[in-house]
Amino acid sequence: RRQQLPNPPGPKGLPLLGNLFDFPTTDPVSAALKWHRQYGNITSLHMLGKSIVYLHSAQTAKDLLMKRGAIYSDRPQLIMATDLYAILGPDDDRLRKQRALMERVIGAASIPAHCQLLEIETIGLLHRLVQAPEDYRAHFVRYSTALTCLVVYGHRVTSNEDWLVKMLKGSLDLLANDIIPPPPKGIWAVDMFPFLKHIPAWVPFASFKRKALKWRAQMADGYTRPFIQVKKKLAEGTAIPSFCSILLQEAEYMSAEKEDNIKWAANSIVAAIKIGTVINNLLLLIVLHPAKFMKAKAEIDNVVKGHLPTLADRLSLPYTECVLSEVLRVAAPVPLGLPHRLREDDHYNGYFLPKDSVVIANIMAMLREKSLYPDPEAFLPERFDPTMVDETTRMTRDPRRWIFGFGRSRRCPGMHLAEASTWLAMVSILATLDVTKDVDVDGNVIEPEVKFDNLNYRHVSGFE
Ligand code: HEM
Repeated sequence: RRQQLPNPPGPKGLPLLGNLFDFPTTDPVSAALKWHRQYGNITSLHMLGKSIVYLHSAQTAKDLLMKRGAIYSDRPQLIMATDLYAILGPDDDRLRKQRALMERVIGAASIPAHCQLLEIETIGLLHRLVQAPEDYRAHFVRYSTALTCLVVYGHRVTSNEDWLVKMLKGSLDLLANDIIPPPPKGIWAVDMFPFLKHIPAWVPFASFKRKALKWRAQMADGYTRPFIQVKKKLAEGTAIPSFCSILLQEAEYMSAEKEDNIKWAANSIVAAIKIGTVINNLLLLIVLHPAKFMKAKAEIDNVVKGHLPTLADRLSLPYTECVLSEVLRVAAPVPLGLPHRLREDDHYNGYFLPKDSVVIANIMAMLREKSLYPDPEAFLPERFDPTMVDETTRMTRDPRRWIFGFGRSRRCPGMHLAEASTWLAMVSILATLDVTKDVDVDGNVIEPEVKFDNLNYRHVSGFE
């Protein structure tokens, strides 16, 4: 009976190829928003026999990705990325163990232990912004990477030439540009026809296999070398507390399996960190909406006197808190989340959803839902202000409910660290720097052009 139900509506595709050519290479977010307008809260497309389902409303995401999380929490089986690299694994026992390790060291309860590291890196960021403001994009990348290296491996980055920074950048570029670039470029024949993975590398058309072997060696270097360094420092007694050192020291008897889980969990954190993206977008918002940020700055100046802001000041800055919520809503750092995979056939609201569907949460659309956020395109921190909005509305509007993804076993494990570091960077920038639009040689204000150069992680392009 289920299979007699129709698939959710969506653009009509070509025979066999399906909607292959409907997937935009340049702007996947605008395409998803357009399908939402055209087809309602759930859309399905097909590509080479695979079903791809978009959930455009908070309610559909809650009903499926959260309430039915048991069958919606796998990642799509990307053999090029998973089997050959084991980066984006399924929802299995190994993943659960790695997530438990993350919860112990970067979960909500552990954030106070990282405050000092966050504050050290934030001061470095402010110094560099003062010395060379025009290089702000590079400074944000450095801040995000340095923070990750410090929290995950206890590695202090002291220059842009740092070996770990270069190696991590190499692995992340490889992952984003070569292994899983946005579709259709990132479609590997072996993902469509898994039996191809058994073909030997010397077979002439198996270039994917030769590439995989080369990339695998490069990726392995990226997660093994920093881990070995932590172990060496622990043996010498020079390791500073970090994700790896805390967990390695914790167990009296360290099994090979546990050590492997620590190494992989560390690697997932490094691969997933997006703090630089949020701060980059924050700077654009400060320039575009100066009045709201000046109001927050006045609050900060009033509370933080004679010292740099620290996370201990957070509770005393209620309006600034509303500004952060609005920044997270408008910036939508991961607008289409990370794809999930449906483990078995399902049906919802009269539609049939086949097993193995790739399920995408249109977080951007949820953050623009008019019923939740009146005048959604406007930058209005007041929509979260406890003196203007009741508690229930504020809770329902909180963008943190959507921006970090869905389902207990998939929701972003770095959310508390991301939140705390974004707050600290924003408050420190507002407290110490003037951020304004640039002027040309004739003194005319240059209006920033709002463009994004990475749409999976909505990373704003450079502006003046
Ligand atoms: C504001 C910044 C961030 C945003 C908006 C964000 C958002 C997300 C989203 C939407 C997902 C996918 C969840 C899903 O599948 O439904 C995710 C996964 C993940 N995030 Fe974040 N994230 C941020 C920062 C971080 C940071 C700082 C870390 C690490 C410290 C981190 C670690 C991870 C990891 C490891 C995953 C994969 C989880 C899994 O597949 O089990 N993220 N994040």
